[in-house]
Amino acid sequence: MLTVVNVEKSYRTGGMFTRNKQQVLHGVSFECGNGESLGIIGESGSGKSTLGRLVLGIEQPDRGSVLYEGKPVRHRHVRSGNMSAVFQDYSSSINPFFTVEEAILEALAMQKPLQSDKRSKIDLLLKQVGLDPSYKMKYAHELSGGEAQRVCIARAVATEPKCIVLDEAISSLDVSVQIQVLRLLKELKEIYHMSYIFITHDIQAAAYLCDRILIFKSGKVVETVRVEQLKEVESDYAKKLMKHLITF
Ligand SMILES: Nc1ncnc2c1ncn2[C@@H]1O[C@H](COP(=O)(O)OP(=O)(O)OP(=O)(O)O)[C@@H](O)[C@H]1O
Repeated sequence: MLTVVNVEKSYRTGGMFTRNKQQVLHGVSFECGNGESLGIIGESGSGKSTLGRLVLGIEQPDRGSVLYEGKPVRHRHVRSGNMSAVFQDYSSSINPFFTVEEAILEALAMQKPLQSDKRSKIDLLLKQVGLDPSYKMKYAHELSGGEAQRVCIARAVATEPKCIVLDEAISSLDVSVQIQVLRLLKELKEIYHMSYIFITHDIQAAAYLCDRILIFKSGKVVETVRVEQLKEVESDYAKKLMKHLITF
């Protein structure tokens, strides 16, 4: 279980020597259960990515705590192997000098104990993300956007983490590819029993992938709602978001 308790975060504004600060997160608390898919939805600049970085332990909160199974994620050993991430910018997420195989091996190398048969693991991962094993020898510039993001997803699941933070992971893809990648994420969740923190501004995608959605505005949680109850949201802001939800 991932637990975020009363987290606050500010950034300095106007350069290193000023005392001005912009508070980005205000007392944010929530939980994400094992195997749960939690959407974090909100408008641009509301602090979603900042929250994602705190959850990953990449940055530290000014106040409050982020715990995985009761232990602070700021300790590398707590997050290592348990947490991973997929970001929006797939093109810069893969080292341009690495083949697909090397990019996935880099992630696998973090796994302890090391996989004895890493090459067959890479073939399996590529198949699971819908890529032919021959893609191993390709470089990032030889991949389409959708293929590159599939490689990033293969890398993120390589260590069989308990939780993946997906920060606008489908936003840069064409709509048809977005749907394929969402389907893929749903399938992988079944295979690996992971939880997802799915950060997005796309209510439609969140409704498809998530069990629960946390509605976020100006660095605060406005409302948390189960996907089945999305139509019953109470806040005006959430109601406005719901206008973009098309049900099939
Ligand atoms: N490292 C940083 N230093 C200074 N300010 C930052 C930093 N990271 C984020 N901010 C500021 O914090 C605010 C929230 O940014 P954040 O990227 O978390 O929002 P977001 O909801 O993810 O937005 P978007 O959907 O556009 O990606 C913004 O005003 C941004 O300028």
